[in-house]
Amino acid sequence: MRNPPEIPAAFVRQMEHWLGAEARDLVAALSAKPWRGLRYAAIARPRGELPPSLAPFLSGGVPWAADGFYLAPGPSLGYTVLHQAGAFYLQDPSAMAVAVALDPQPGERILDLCAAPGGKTTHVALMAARRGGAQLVANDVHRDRVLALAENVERVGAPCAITNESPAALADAWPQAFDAIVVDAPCSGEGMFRKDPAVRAEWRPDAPERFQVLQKDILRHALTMLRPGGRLVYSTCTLNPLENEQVVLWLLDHYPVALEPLPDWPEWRPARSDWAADREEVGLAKRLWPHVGRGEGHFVARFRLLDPVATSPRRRSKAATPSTDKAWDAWLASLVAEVPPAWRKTVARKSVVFADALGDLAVSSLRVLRPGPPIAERKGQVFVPHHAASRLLPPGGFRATVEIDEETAIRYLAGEPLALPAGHDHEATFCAVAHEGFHLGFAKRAPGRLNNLYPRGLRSTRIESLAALAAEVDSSSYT
Ligand SMILES: C[S@@+](CC[C@H](N)C(=O)[O-])C[C@H]1O[C@@H](n2cnc3c(N)ncnc32)[C@H](O)[C@@H]1O
Repeated sequence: MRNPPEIPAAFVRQMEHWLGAEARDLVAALSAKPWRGLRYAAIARPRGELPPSLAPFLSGGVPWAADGFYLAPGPSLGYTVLHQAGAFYLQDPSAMAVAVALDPQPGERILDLCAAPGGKTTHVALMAARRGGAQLVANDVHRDRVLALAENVERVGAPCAITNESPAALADAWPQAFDAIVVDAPCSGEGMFRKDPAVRAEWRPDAPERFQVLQKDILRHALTMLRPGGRLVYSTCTLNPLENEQVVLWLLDHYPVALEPLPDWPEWRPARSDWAADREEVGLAKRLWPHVGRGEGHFVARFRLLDPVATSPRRRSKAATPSTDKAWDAWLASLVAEVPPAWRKTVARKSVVFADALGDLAVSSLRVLRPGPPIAERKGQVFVPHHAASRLLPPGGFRATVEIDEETAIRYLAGEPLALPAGHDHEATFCAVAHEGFHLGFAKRAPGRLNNLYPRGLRSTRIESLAALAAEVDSSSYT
């Protein structure tokens, strides 16, 4: 096996310039093991908890994220039943600071502008769901990455719309449309050096300068989409002040924005005003340094927009109309115990019926990957539940549910049919399949068995049992 690439010497020189002797501690920390974390993620059960079967893998809570936990050194949990079921999201503990900084409020309309693969989107969605819900749009400019975003959003049941656009195109369509926007910007990724050797290999000495140009361009457009009084969270996973304090300074100098205080966690250090023309308020932004706290490198700042940046009136699209299709209404009633309010307005595109998450946002000129969570597909004259819909409702939300043990769930995720459980006398054609109260997908009733509707593209024969993985946990400390 090849050794991971060294920490780039030019990076070390740059950080010595900024940090002086402290750079040594930083470089030493970047050569140690990364901190790993996971976050409770099942949005349909926003007040739920991680099941006890995950306890052997956890080593304490992340102080700033109510749903976040450190993972003990050991195996990856990506190929487990509970991960596939969207019970949790694997996330760097420092990255959990971003949704916390945004602090989503009930009923807000929120845009995550650089959202793929979805760590912050799904965290914002969970926090919002806990507070009664928000309207969420997640965007990413890259076509391949936006598909990974959709997969993660669907896995955890985040009820958001997804677009695949440039910030400029969105800004043109959605002036002053949002109460809050997250710009988790593309960056030189220095904070990820110990977690991801590929980032070290790709880093170039001029990366901070180049990314700063891109970050300003994205922020320029983001601000025009924010209503006056709205909040903008700017974050990066890099360390260089060119992409952090100096971008903050540029925003303060060029736009009617004010920085807001963030929570005062000891592991969140004030950003350095001395790297931003000694502007004291820059210290309200926070740095999560890899050599200070238990997580990778992150930067986060929250701004309040004081005056509008764009004044053109908001364009409205025709609101989605509630379905009046009787066949659809009857089918839905046969699937769910009670139709959730968010499913009353639907949008049909090709053969898929989506819950409408765009409301009056104009989308005619935009690439919309999904206008909201998919609920069903029309196949000929009949509807079939969309796999993603299984994640949208809590236990008991579907008329029929079959709870299966882990061994059976592993076979279900590989695509095998299920035996009809003894006593399963429900007549519903479709039933949800659940493990430990988390919905995995759907099955269709057939004589003597349940046919597996878990999508072919998601099926996997690599899923491992938690008991087997627990034996690999290293209970010694990180360092
Ligand atoms: C740091 S990553 C976002 C991580 C994501 N927020 C999460 O938590 O999973 C930055 C994202 O910005 C996107 N991006 C790159 N260039 C962009 C641009 N010009 N405009 C908008 N987004 C861009 C990338 O595709 C990438 O997914």
